[in-house]
Amino acid sequence: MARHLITSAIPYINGIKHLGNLVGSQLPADLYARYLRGRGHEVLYLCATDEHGTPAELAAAKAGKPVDEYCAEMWSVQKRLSDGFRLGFDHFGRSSSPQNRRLTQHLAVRLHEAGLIEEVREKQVYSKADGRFLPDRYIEGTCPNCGYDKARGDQCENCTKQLDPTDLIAPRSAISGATDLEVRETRHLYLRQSVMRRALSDWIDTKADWPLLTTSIARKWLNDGDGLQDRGITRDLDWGIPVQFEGAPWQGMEGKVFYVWFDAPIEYLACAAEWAEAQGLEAEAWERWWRTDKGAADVRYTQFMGKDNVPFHTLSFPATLMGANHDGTEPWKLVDYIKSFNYLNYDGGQFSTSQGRGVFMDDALDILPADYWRWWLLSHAPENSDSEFTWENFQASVNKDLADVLGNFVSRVTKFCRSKFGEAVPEGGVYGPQEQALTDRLSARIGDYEAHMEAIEIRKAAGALRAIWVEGNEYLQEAAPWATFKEDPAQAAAQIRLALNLVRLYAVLSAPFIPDAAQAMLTAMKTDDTSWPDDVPAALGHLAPGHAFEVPDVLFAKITDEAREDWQARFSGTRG
Ligand SMILES: Nc1ncnc2c1ncn2[C@@H]1O[C@H](COP(=O)(O)OP(=O)(O)OP(=O)(O)O)[C@@H](O)[C@H]1O
Ligand SMILES: [Zn+2]
Repeated sequence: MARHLITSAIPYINGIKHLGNLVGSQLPADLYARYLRGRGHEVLYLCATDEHGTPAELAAAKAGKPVDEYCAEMWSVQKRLSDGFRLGFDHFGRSSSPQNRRLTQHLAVRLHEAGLIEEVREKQVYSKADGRFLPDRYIEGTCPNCGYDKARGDQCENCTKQLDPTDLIAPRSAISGATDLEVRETRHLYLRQSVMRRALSDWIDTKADWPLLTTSIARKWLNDGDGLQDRGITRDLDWGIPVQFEGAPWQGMEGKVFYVWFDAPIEYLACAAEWAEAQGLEAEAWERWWRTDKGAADVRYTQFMGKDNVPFHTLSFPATLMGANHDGTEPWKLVDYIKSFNYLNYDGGQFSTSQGRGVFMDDALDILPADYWRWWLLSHAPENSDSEFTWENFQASVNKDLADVLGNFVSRVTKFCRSKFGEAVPEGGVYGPQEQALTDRLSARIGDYEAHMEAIEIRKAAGALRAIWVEGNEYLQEAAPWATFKEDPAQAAAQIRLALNLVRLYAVLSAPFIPDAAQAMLTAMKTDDTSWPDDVPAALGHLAPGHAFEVPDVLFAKITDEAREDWQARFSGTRG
């Protein structure tokens, strides 16, 4: 048994997440966590909402609510939707937690002691019309790199380049649209990432097994232009973690808060602390996941995220943790593997939260159960390139893989048994060469499935699982128990006994992808034994003759053309 810490990029608080967000972070992390738990490992899977920063302030203002109230409400909404998608976090925390405040302030002090924080006088855009500085997303304009006209003050969404507000061409206030902006001087803390460049580069060089997408983005940032740049970690805002020095004011930083990108990844640590507190455990309980001197040396830590989050996770956050251990007294656990994703696009364009384009988690659950979405999203995960959601493709995959292959198998086997032998596993007959050949093929395919899951090759794992389902249908076709029954009922009983055992086996193997259907299969088989089929022949004899079962309701209904057209029309525009 190994110990696995898993985190997914923490979803931003300012709205309901779309299917792109889901498949780019939380859903694959959940798949992996479920798989590892299924194999008997100790897993801590953490996620939280990312609550600080300008977009939260803007969204709260738009909703006419105080920002803390707005965040608390949106946390509940996101929690309910992640439960709806069966995301099995051990804890769903909040980056505005007291734990994160304490850890963020603490790590900043450690970085300061290490000489890795510098105070910089800088020019910031001030809006007289709004009576405030306009950091990050409070300001919009044209990207100097690619010419995109809706680039934000912190990053261009189009080309992913990180920006400073003063880089923008033709800037305007995102609050009022005002263009009478002026540049004023203010002071901010900078994380001296440039000093850490060598250490980070050496560390990335040890990660030969990481996805190319992850390391190529990291290397680009390390080496492009003048190399890795220092990064401002404070902002002139009200909403955020106050910049303080061991509880006392940080001289010159009064009234400032940490930049959201500094405190958000620290929430991964804080979330473990929140989890321990919620469980009524001592501090050691979370430190044994995060401090290599306190029990975390044997932890394997895997992070999941979309490509735009990679620079922060490969460089800024490791720089924070490495820097905080400058004297060797705070050895924080560094990530072992970063699984990153390209983008999922929507029907010929991009998903967009700000424009309300695409399918969002609440709408998705209104129209179909979670498993339908989970299966499609995971089996089409944007791993090696961007991928696209189309309603035709969604309909085709659901109908073929889930309804025709898996659902149909379960239905045929259970109904046939009920009509010929009754609702219990039939006795008689023995497994012969056909069953032996099937067992051998399944053993090989399960081996493939495990290998892909362990490598977090999600599309390949989905393909291997589908192939395992197909084996069942092909076996039924070949063995034809309905024909066998006429000549040799005992042999037909053996065939059906094997097929009923396959239903339990499928439930166990499929649970990481489609947990509700897996549970329905187990319930139908009247078993709660979810032991992994390490020994396939034994697993196929698991349900003994006489073991009662029941015919389940339809596991997956097909999507009709009318329904597809209806949804296609309903989700073609933008939502208000
Ligand atoms: N279309 C997409 N496909 C895959 N992953 C995505 C997509 N859009 C965002 N992500 C990822 O989703 C995760 C959560 O994102 P977050 O809540 O911060 O929203 P975001 O990146 O601001 O997206 P948006 O701008 O669409 O709201 C991040 O890891 C991000 O990289
Ligand atoms: Zn750009």
